[in-house]
Amino acid sequence: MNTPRARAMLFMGRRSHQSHAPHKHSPPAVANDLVISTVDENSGIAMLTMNRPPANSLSLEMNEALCYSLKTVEANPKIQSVILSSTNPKIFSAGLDITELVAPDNDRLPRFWNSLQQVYIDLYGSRLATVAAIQGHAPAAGCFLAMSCDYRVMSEGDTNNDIKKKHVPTIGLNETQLGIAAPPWMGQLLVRTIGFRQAELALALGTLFPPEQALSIGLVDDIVPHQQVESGDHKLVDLLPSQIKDQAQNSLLQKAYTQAQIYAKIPPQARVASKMVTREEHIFRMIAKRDEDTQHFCGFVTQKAVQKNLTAYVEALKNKSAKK
Ligand SMILES: CCCCCC/C=C\CC(=O)SCCNC(=O)CCNC(=O)[C@H](O)C(C)(C)COP(=O)(O)OP(=O)(O)OC[C@H]1O[C@@H](n2cnc3c(N)ncnc32)[C@H](O)[C@@H]1OP(=O)(O)O
Repeated sequence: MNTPRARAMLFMGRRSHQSHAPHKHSPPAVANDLVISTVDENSGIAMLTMNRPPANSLSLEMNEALCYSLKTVEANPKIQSVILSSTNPKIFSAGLDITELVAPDNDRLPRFWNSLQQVYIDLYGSRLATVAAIQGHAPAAGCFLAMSCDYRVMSEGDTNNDIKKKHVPTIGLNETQLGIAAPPWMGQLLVRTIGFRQAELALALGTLFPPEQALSIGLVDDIVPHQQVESGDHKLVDLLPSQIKDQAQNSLLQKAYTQAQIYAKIPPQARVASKMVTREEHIFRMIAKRDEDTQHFCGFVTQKAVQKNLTAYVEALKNKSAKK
């Protein structure tokens, strides 16, 4: 498996390890509009916009839709960069759909986990330059999605003095706050992104970082004020799905687009080869332990104590939402 050819195939967007891939490049059962895919062949840039209300949480179907959309865009040789964004102005992704974890179905649970593993393999190992436009919260697996990209731009949020309008997004792996732990490959992504000591602290405490702090520790690469820009890149309009067409002047999307353009100008073979240098070992280590990882996940999640914590967490979320 870990031969030079297998490695090259992984990063060129071709699977040499199809056994777990649920989608196998055919439309997932419920692709629908869970992820809206738009492409602009002239600029070489595509956009994948997550669209699973209310919170873009990652269900089995959402994971499959992400992989399918990414693979479809990757298959277009004219595309070099992709922006990952959200139709929800306040939430990038709320992480795993917690309802997948509570009182889970024995058959669905391992399939669900496999689909998340596949998102990691496909996104972290994509031949495309990937830019995350994080305009809202990105906890847990939402943070994982962002970390799997090549570049992260985050909105500072709406720091309006009016408390009712104030909205400061946060990002981080907060799993321990839910009584669970990020799997090794996800935790290691944090180590690779922000360094050992910061990650050790953040993982143990389940820290969610506001934008400025996220920037200072390197969890995101850039932050932009929540505002409209006067003269943005007009070509961005062509790329936006109808659901967020009105955000063409959004400073976050403009910044993500500029970064995607920068990547698209780098000779792709050189860009892909450099990505392999930093990522292939991590991906192959995960693939080698994939079944073990799935067994561990299913065993852990179905423990009584873990179920109790998760049930309470879901209840608290629902109560909070109901009080609004
Ligand atoms: C070996 C074990 C390995 C374990 C695997 C570890 C890997 C990853 C773990 C995870 O990703 S677990 C998920 C972690 N996510 C969170 O803790 C975030 C929870 N959500 C929130 O904190 C907030 O919703 C928010 C994202 C900050 C947004 O807040 P806001 O006030 O804007 O919205 P809410 O009113 O809270 O929520 C709206 C709506 O969405 C539902 N919802 C939110 N998050 C989730 C979720 N993760 N899964 C499912 N549903 C979610 C929430 O219940 C509300 O729904 P309604 O009640 O309105 O129907």
